[in-house]
Amino acid sequence: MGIILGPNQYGKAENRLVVVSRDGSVHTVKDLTVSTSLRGDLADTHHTGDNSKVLATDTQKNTVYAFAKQAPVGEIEDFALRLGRHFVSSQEAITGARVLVDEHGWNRIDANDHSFVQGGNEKRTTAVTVHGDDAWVVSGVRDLVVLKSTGSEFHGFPKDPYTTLKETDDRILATSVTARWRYLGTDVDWAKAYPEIRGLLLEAFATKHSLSLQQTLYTMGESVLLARPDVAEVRLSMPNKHHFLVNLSPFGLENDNEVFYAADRPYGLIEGTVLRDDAQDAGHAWDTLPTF
Ligand SMILES: O=c1[nH]c(=O)c2[nH]c(=O)[nH]c2[nH]1
Repeated sequence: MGIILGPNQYGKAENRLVVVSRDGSVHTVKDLTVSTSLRGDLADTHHTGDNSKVLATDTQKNTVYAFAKQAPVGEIEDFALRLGRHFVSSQEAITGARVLVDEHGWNRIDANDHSFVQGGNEKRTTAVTVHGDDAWVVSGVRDLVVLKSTGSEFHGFPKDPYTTLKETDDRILATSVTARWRYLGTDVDWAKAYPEIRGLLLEAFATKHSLSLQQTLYTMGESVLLARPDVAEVRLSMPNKHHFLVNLSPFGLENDNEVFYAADRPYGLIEGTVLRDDAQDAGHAWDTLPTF
């Protein structure tokens, strides 16, 4: 009885690619998760560790990012076909390629041409506390994912021996907003309040020229309090969903703020409360809720 190598494939899974294209001030965002797998004459590496036919998964990843720059990504089917055909035609040992692409949809925020809200996953929330004759309502939104492709800077931070972050005057700002707001009473048109407050949060995110996510957070809370006298306090938790510029110079390509690696973790976590200075007694409103 012998032992043989059965079907096998290898590649780089879940490359997080974000491409910003610009038509004047109108930005378009393509947000993709791309996985590549190659098949072919790959017995040697499995049996002896001879890698002469193994196009490195790191190279496959680089190809995804370089291809995103070299021609418009277009439809994901076209992009996947371009990649798959490239691997098969350029590597003699590679006879097959499988390319999986998920596209994450973004809808425009009406306020401008470069701010977007992700479709799909957000949740409206509420937490009601009744204590004797008193009642408190804390409502909110969770997983409201937003991105702006310009209008965000970050600089002027301290440089200590461990600082490597570069200053930037134009970056992608993206976050998944968890917001909770405490109402002063219970005589509220709940059906109208939610879309209005959600809209205020989105508009503030889109229109505030951001010098830090902290500043954006404060402005978002403030805009709710300015427009809604029945809200006493807004608590926000906003992960900074970092988008790093991909270095395309090894491939002779310039990255003009177009091709980004959307990192998953770690992420900055920016949290804060914005409240009326005369409304600090929240009773039992926040009992059992997280601080932010
Ligand atoms: O908006 C930001 N706030 C920070 O505190 C921070 N820290 C960091 O590395 N990047 C950013 N961005």
